[in-house]
Amino acid sequence: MLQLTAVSAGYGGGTVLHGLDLDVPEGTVHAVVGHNGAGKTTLVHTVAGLLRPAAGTVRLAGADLTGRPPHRTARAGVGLVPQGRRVFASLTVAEHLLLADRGGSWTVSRVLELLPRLGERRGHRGSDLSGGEQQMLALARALLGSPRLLLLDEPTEGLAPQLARMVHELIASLAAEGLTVLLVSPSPALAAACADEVTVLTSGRATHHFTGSTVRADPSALHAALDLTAGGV
Ligand SMILES: Nc1ncnc2c1ncn2[C@@H]1O[C@H](COP(=O)(O)OP(=O)(O)OP(=O)(O)O)[C@@H](O)[C@H]1O
Repeated sequence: MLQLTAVSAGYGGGTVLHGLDLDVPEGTVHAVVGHNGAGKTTLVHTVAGLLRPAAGTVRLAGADLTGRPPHRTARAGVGLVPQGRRVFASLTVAEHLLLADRGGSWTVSRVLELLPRLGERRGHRGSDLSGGEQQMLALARALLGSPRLLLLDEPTEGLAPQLARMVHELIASLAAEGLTVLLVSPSPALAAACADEVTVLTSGRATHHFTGSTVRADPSALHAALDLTAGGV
């Protein structure tokens, strides 16, 4: 579904991603794990059209998205849940949903079935929501665009373990419905919980690959690749 070939990207002449190749088959979850500054957000922004790659190609279901602006990338089927959620403090949950509704296969009622807590909070403003609720709202907003590919930038950042587990389950259930997911996170626990494939990103290069089942059976190699002690992040 998503194919990156030799993608290099950066800012103002500085290169952050160095010739990255990535292949995410339809209906699978691919986790890119790396430390702060490894280039995870740069990768997400490059796929979402927020950053034009200096070299290489980005393809979605065969269509060349390289260098397309964000609105056209979104129209091609890429949904983004940005780092930090980016919900509007002064808008209610209901207003967020109304603005994001594109009349596609993901309707507001379908989204609320998946995320019932948002229904209970529909009259509340963004500023009144907990971190977990804001994450759900950011996910709801992306789903209302009825994407084929969902990009999740650090979806469990700042969440309590119980809420993080709920996000893991949500991601797994979306993949079970056929959605393709590319998520980036510093957390090997997130990758182990819901990824089919795991790539370790080190200073903008893909340095290690694991299958999700390998990581679930024994996360030590992933931890070693990240220079983490077992049971870390
Ligand atoms: N807008 C920008 N202008 C210049 N340099 C940037 C910009 N955004 C990121 N960088 C630099 O690019 C490198 C990779 O940043 P990026 O945000 O992609 O990393 P990350 O893996 O997502 O880390 P984090 O977990 O901190 O978000 C860092 O050195 C960062 O300082």
